Amino acid sequence: MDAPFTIFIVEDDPWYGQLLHYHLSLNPEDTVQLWSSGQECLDNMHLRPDVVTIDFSLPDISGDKLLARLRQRWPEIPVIIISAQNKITTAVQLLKAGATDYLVKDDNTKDLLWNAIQRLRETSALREQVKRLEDQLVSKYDFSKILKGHSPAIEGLFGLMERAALTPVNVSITGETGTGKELVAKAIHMKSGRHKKPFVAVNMAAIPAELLESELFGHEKGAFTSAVVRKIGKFEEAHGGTLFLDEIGDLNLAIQSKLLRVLQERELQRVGGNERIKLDVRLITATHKSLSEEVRNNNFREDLYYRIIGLPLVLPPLRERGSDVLFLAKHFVDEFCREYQKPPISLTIGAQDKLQAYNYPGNVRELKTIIELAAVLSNGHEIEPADILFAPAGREAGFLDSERTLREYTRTIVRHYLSKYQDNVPLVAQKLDVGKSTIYKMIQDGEI
Ligand SMILES: Nc1ncnc2c1ncn2[C@@H]1O[C@H](COP(=O)(O)OP(=O)(O)OP(=O)(O)O)[C@@H](O)[C@H]1O
Repeated sequence: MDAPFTIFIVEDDPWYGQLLHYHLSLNPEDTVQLWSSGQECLDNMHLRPDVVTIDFSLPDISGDKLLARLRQRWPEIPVIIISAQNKITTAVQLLKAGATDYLVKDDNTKDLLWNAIQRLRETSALREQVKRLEDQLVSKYDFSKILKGHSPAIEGLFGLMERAALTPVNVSITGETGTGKELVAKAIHMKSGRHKKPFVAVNMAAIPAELLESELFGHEKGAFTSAVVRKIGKFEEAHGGTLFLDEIGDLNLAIQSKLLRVLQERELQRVGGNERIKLDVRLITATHKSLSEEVRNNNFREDLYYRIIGLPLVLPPLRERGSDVLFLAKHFVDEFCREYQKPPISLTIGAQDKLQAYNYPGNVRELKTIIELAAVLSNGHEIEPADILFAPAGREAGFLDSERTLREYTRTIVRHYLSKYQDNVPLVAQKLDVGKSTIYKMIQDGEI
């Protein structure tokens, strides 16, 4: 059922006022109040009407002035103007000034008013529904529901994330690959006042250096040979929301200077453009490197470091999170069973011991992959130690017998996948469930 409305009618002609009052009162749910002057209406605004209809020619204040006062103090309350004048310019001016509707006094007015109020009722019901859904979405981003773990390191992180969500401070996240840096950044965004605006993630290591500037700041048509159309950069895409710059430690010094200037001036110019565009972006950065060490080694600008460091969050590697390994493993098994509609699968004690003894260089991402594979290989009831394989290529005969370092094994696996998938890095990253940046970095460093 529609929510009841409180409706104010401001009309100095008693006969016409009574007519509208009678007609709108036909909906017994609504409360309709008739005021004969603008002042009377203003004096009673504490009754919080859901809509105000005003006659354009009132004795004490003109309709446009009353509209302006109402819009200024109560911008959320819709105002409908009723006027004897049928002048389009007046109507346009009042609508521009924020009136919701403009009705001309004639025989149909009461019906048009009824319909206009009905439309407002529908809009208000929809707005309520959107708000309810948004509230649900924010509460869904209860950190402990998203970031699984009970270790002191993770529980300590929730408090800091809460503070980060409630203030506009920049946040910098450090942690090895797969520790959940992007998950943390997104959770902070979703719990912040910016959650209705975009969350834009950019992986610096995945973008070739020569494209980075235009990727971040955009470019104008013709800025360079291949700039055939204007392109909006990631900063502009994230306007009003959050920009997550992943692998910030991999930025070259030239881009670092440009980024610093943009952050200092809080405005940017697209490549090849003159227009200065104001920025409203919360910045969250992440890196697997120690940025302070990069500063000491002159690889990272000290002034940029101090600008982005804000609230530093450290995500410990999985091997330092104690019993979180098993907690996460169980969570991923349950998730797998839910997703594929399978009956619950448990972990035998042997499997649990095996999982806890491993050191997870790929952290939570790697554990997730191991568990999904184990669930597939299991008998459907419980996961045994034999179902747990620590490297995708571990099943190849003789592969593990060669006694290489983990780095060498990793290289061999990545090389194998790259040749199998014709050097399609995003696809290989997806197959191996690692960040694309990991592979780009290996290529950049000449490891592959
Ligand atoms: N505490 C956690 N609880 C549940 N899932 C997690 C947790 N931490 C990480 N994950 C999952 O692990 C995977 C990797 O997480 P994410 O991409 O956030 O890591 P990252 O540190 O940003 O990695 P990279 O540095 O390689 O980009 C994702 O599937 C994510 O959902």
